[in-house]
Amino acid sequence: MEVKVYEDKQTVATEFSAYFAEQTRQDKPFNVALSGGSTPRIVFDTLADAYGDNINWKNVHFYWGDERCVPPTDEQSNYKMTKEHLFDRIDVPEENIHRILGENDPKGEAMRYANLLEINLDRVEGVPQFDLIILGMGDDGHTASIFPHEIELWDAEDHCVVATHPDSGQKRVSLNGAVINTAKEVAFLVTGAAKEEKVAIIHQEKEGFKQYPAALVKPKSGNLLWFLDKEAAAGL
Ligand SMILES: O=C1O[C@H](COP(=O)(O)O)[C@@H](O)[C@H](O)[C@H]1O
Repeated sequence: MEVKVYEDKQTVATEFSAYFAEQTRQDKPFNVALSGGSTPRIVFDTLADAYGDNINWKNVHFYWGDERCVPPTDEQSNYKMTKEHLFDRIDVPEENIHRILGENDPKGEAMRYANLLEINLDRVEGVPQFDLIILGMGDDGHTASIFPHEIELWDAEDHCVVATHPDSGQKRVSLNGAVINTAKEVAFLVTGAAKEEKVAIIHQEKEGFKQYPAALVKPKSGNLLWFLDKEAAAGL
């Protein structure tokens, strides 16, 4: 595991974008799962500004680690956020964008998306393998859409699961733990003072750390990177 600490959110975005550009330099299709959240938004802006013409976007296939069960036009949609901050600003073929259909019935969509991953991606011991999974971490220690109150979903047999937001009750579709931990690279993007407490608990393995889904991210043979700003890393 590598922990990278930068001055502020924009520097995290700049450094992550350089890392992302480097990762995509391969001859075969590069399959990445995106996350929603506040830090990816600024990362997508930075990628579009700095690498819009410098990445072979035709080679990059976009998936999601989680999606809110809302239509793609809804303000809460992770897809909508990515479209506005990245896709509308780069030359990526429509067929490279494999969104979770948040407007569909959640259970059926989780099954459809798991099936899509199993068809489109290489598999390791039956589990679809991404080149890179980008993750955020919520203030409560959730990652993708696996929340502490439903931590059993991490070990679910299905590669995509239906989760429920603890406060709003909103349904989500999320990758399970097996898919996350099978990726070749997993990169957390975590910034802001609200994350400090959970970052410290997880990284210092303080009592009870395993109740936080973000603590369960341990790629079997891939690399794990945490991109943090100073505020999120203040407790380390
Ligand atoms: O609900 C979500 O939140 C997490 C973390 O977001 P942040 O704004 O606290 O950074 C995100 O990783 C996930 O994709 C999203 O659906």
